Amino acid sequence: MNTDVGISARLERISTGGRYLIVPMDHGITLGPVKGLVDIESTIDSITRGGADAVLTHKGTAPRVHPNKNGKGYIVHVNGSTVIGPDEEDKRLTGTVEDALRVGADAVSFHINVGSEYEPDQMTQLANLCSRAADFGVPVLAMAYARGPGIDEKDPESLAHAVRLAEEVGADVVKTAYSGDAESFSRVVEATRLPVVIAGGSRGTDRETVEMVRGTMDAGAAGVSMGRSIFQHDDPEAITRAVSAVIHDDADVETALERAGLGIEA
Ligand SMILES: CC(=O)[C@@H](O)[C@H](O)C[C@H](N)C(=O)O
Ligand SMILES: O=CC(=O)COP(=O)(O)O
Repeated sequence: MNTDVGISARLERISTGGRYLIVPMDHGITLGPVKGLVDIESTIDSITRGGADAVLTHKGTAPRVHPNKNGKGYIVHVNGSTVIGPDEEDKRLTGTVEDALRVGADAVSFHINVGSEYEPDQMTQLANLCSRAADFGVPVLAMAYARGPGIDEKDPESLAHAVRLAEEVGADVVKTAYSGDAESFSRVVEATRLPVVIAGGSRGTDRETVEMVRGTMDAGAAGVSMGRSIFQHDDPEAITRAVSAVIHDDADVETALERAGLGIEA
């Protein structure tokens, strides 16, 4: 049976017209119960009202996600590590495709640190996950970071290598770090035929966040998988609205900030 129809149907549940505004909240394993994740119910309600296409968590949080996601998409992340453990780059499996389906996911997600000593194992696990997910018609979001000894995490050539690896092993969407400007990031986007989305990193000002999203879209990317810049905001609905204006309505930075009521920053 051709499972492509399942993959495309589910991709439509986590995007709008091929554009992606995903808000990952898997950081509860990585960082712990940080701001925005303690009352995750209210954060999810706010960001999905603000225009997020999908939210992403680990499987255990699913009961807190579904009643609050306002009909938007849901992605389950299946590996993790902590900042207080022996090595944050050593992400270990936390779930399977079957687990994700059991808790009502539309897609699965997996983090690989390309360039780290764990890359070989993580690459095999990602390739196996892609095969298993294809059996069920479930899309895979690969979080492909360039991370490891001596690696510049924003180097466009390393990022291009990471996103290409994700395509080669069978992922459907790839997330990576932003290289810092639209011109260099366009080389990352060109490295793969997959839709490319960016991580936000630690939170900056509203203008910095929206400028980064504008640069990403100008580079030809498909959107964002932006966590802390959104869920740690004092008004997660407003910042989601601003990011959505750029991704879904192609707004410029000023228009996006004004439309979200974030024109004047405190
Ligand atoms: C906390 C971070 O540095 C993030 O960039 C993570 O590496 C990304 C991932 N979502 C995670 O929490 O592991
Ligand atoms: O899962 C994590 C991400 O996709 C990115 O999170 P960030 O907080 O925007 O770096």
